[in-house]
Amino acid sequence: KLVDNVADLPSDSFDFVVVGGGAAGNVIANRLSEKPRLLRVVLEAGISNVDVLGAIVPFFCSRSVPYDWNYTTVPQAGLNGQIVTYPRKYRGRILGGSSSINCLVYSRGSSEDFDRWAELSGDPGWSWDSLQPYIRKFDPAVHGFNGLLGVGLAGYFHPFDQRVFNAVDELSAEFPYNVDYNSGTHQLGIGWTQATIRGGERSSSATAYLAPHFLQRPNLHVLINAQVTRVLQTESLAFRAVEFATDAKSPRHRITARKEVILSAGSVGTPHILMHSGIGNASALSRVGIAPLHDLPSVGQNLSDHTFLGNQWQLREWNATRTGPLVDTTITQVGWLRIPDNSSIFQQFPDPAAGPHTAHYELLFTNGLIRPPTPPTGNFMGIGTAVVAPVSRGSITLNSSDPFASPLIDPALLSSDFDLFVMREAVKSVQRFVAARAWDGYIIASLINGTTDAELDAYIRSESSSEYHPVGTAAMSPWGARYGVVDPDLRVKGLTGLRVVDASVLPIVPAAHTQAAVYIFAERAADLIKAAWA
Ligand SMILES: Cc1cc2nc3c(=O)[nH]c(=O)nc-3n(C[C@H](O)[C@H](O)[C@H](O)COP(=O)(O)OP(=O)(O)OC[C@H]3O[C@@H](n4cnc5c(N)ncnc54)[C@H](O)[C@@H]3O)c2cc1C
Repeated sequence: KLVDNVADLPSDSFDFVVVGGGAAGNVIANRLSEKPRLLRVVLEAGISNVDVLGAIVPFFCSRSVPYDWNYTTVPQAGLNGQIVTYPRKYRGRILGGSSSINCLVYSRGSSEDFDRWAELSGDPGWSWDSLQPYIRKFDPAVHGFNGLLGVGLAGYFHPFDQRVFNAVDELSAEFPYNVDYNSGTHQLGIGWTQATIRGGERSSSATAYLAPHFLQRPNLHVLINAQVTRVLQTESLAFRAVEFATDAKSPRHRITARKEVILSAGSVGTPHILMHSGIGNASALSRVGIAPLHDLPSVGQNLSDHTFLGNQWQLREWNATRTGPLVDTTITQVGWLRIPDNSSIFQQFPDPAAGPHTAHYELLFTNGLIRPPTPPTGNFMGIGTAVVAPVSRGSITLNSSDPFASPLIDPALLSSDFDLFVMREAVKSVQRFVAARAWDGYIIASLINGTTDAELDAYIRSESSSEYHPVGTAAMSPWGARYGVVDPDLRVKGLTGLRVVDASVLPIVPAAHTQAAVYIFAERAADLIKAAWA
């Protein structure tokens, strides 16, 4: 049952309490409620997704939305000190979380990304091969048909698409066609976007995992407009209670979990809650007036994100036949590419990609403007470039003991010379792509400002932002490791009753948009939790 008033909950004690109804949280809620005896509640700070047009029509992902967390980053040195629009519509404050507002691109990354996570956590259960039962829940060779989440291909054909593939045909040595970049073993090349869309509508964790028939389960309760401020210590090393409120001025409520609290508040929300609960770097917490209860210095550190740059071109004509395009996301094709193995940058840096078959950068093709400001007239196309094997690492920290104050978000975009090098190479590669004959008579002017490396670097630093793919702020590490936040079973290190299941546990961002990995991790995590309480 979905309720927005705490008085409508049947109890203040549940078997499981899930914090955050986003991509991961709703998978956990759905899968755990398959066991009728166990009572669970999801506490979600945001609103319901039902009848919210912006969260239904795929194309509207290009709009900024009023139901966001309204966060801003700290000034980014790598972006000329700018405070980028990292969170303009970042972290959906709505049921489904970011899966209700994201750009719907469904990309798993390469098998090497998953195998690296298995190695970093010391648990082979997180490898590509071991996760196949969960991966194929979505998609029979590499895709299944019985998953709850809808994943499909474009439902509307733009003439623009034909030009992209004509250019791919023409320049296939550098930009090969890839029929399915989600196969795991063959990520590289350009192909049709696979997107979380079913029947022309967005498929999110809310529409898929909290569909009305699931919400009718008597043991599943979802409370919206409930922002969790802290998890509370219930015994010496156990955290099995949560405190929450509608907003800063409302009374705080408390709910306890007989078995576990599962934090699924995302890469910003989860470390934010942990630190306000006294779980984090003890001296940093003391400095802002929070009593440290469990010293875990890695909380909020190791933020790994993709830098994004919207490259644009002005076009000669506008396509008059554009009925039906709202059924697609704004990104019609994506490409996954590597810089050459003999690039000079490898004299300074070891290759940060998960392996030799994993991309360094991504291309995102858009039939229209990618970023503001919108010029008064003219027709445009864009090819976004993103650094998807970044070296830069940032953090989430606090400068206030008020849980309703925003945390300090520092994705440290382009703080590594490797990332700048890759972005520059990516921009040069899209310039070669649009030089194909396929674009003759179509493009009037490039809006990329610069030709020399120094000019391109200035353009990159002034125009880049985040691709909104932060991970790693509550990263998993091997059992017994003195770093990391959660063990490979995703329980918070050194504590009982508290687990994290969301993007924050991924130790390194995959060379992919992050929702697929989050859904896959959440599916396995649900089985780990069920097994622990069988
Ligand atoms: C604008 C944007 C575009 C994106 N585009 C894509 C894309 O095209 N493809 C892709 O694969 N990925 C994309 N992503 C990333 C992807 O959506 C996320 O990686 C994924 O949703 C993360 O899942 P999560 O469960 O960790 O967090 P989320 O899905 O963000 O869920 C966290 C939930 O917790 C809630 N919450 C947070 N704090 C609290 C609290 N204190 N109390 C209660 N509830 C709380 C939030 O409201 C939210 O509902 C995009 C993200 C954004 C923001």
